[in-house]
Amino acid sequence: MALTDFDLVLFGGSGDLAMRKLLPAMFSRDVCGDLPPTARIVCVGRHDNTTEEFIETVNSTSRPHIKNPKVTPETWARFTSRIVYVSVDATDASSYQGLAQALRDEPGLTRVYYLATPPALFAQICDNLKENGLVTRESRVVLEKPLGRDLESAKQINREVGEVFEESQIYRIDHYLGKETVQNLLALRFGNILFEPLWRREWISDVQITIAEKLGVGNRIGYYDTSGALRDMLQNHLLQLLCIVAMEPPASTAPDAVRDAKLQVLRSLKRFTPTTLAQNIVRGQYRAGHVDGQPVPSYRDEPEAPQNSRTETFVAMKAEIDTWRWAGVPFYLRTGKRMADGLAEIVVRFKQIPHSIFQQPTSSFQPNSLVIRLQPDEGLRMNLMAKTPGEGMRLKPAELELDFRETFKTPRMDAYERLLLDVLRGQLTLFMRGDELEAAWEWVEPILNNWEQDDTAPLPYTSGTWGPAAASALIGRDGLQWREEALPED
Ligand SMILES: NC(=O)C1=CN([C@@H]2O[C@H](COP(=O)(O)OP(=O)(O)OC[C@H]3O[C@@H](n4cnc5c(N)ncnc54)[C@H](OP(=O)(O)O)[C@@H]3O)[C@@H](O)[C@H]2O)C=CC1
Ligand SMILES: O=C1O[C@H](COP(=O)(O)O)[C@@H](O)[C@H](O)[C@H]1O
Repeated sequence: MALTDFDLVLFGGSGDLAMRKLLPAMFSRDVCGDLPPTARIVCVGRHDNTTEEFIETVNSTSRPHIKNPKVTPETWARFTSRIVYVSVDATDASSYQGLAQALRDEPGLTRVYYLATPPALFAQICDNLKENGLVTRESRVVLEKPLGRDLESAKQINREVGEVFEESQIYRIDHYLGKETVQNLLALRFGNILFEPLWRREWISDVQITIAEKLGVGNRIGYYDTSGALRDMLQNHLLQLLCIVAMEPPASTAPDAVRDAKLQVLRSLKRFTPTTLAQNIVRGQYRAGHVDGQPVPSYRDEPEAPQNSRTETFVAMKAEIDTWRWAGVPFYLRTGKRMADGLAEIVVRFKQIPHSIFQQPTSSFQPNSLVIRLQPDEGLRMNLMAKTPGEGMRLKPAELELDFRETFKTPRMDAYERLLLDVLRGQLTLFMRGDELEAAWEWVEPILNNWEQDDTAPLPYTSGTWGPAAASALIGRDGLQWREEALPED
């Protein structure tokens, strides 16, 4: 569907996210020919720069992040000619005049306000836009994470933004939903007859969802140390992945059909009590070690990190969903920084065969599993048992692999590219609804409260490993292993 002409207003247009992700994403869509010729990107910051000065900054700060081979002096010049810079102090209603003058007021023009600023500014920005008459029925607002730090603050964001924008105008970003494989998971589950009959407690033994990073906190310690892995990754990205795996088939891909189905999962997650929480959740913090052979410091020795920080950089948990489909099926969730590898994957393990008809015991059969790889190499892998060639009947594990890059040679889209296009098209399916956001926080809140009252520190783990040994023990208690632990040694 072709885009109609638009003004995309980036509050935080001078910030790190805009420079590293948002502007490069818009560039890629521009060189693909998706942007209407007169579409514009209005970048907002407090500094009193001219557009020309700002474009100089974009040249030096954003352009190096563009991986697209189509970046040439011509394509870059065309892209930057779309950029307009406006100086606004988001907290000062009178400073919005410059923005009002920069925006076009034409019938049929899409206007999107992307709030890539600290969330404490969301309410003020919305109020000031309204006070300056800049919110029309056609306007849309995009909210970047963090969308709250607990249930109360998430409700506050929903309430305050909701006083200015209708729910149908609000796009809450979770960039994991923009990843290609997440949408492929929808295709796998609901575009094939094969899986749905098996996608339930009778046939699935457990599900593992891992997002592991080699990176540390980088220069985001100020934010990260007040957040931690539970708020930064699990409450949003991991729970969204869990929802897509576990949801009932929606009637269509219409936004509310999908969002209702995800909400149902969030509301069916078994609540933790102080006892079950202690048994089923492991938190860790990285210590000095080696990642890719390079020495890396301890979390507490990162620049500006508090020496006594108790912020978790790793969390692993066993979650359960109280529904007929999933009762008794453990969902193991895990995320961490400075881990042994950088990957995101979902592993759906099926049950063991009930009886072996071959000359080998049932225990020698590796249960089937489906590995859904989000990154780095996107694809699907189905693990099966197959006969080894030759005489006799000996079965061994084998793999059926679908590598998305190899199979579909079309260029891939970065998550932000897809999500920005969806916003500009008015397509809400891949964005969280307000009640979903609150349901996720509601489930996470008892964990946060418990940790706040508990003065024990997270378990230390060496950088470059898979986290504290207790994470292996957590899954080991159920007679299982994390996928990389179960893989044969090279
Ligand atoms: N960086 C990342 O990778 C990610 C960031 N986010 C979130 O996005 C948001 C922005 O992050 P990031 O870009 O890293 O942060 P930065 O600190 O790099 O940028 C903050 C931006 O907000 C603007 N800003 C701050 N206060 C005001 C104000 N009063 N009026 C107008 N503009 C203001 C700054 O403009 P100026 O200083 O020019 O006035 C700047 O453009 C944060 O909430 C962050 O958590 C989410 C996911 C990833
Ligand atoms: O939202 C966030 O995600 C990134 C990881 O995203 P990815 O797409 O690179 O896997 C994480 O590093 C960051 O801490 C978090 O805020």
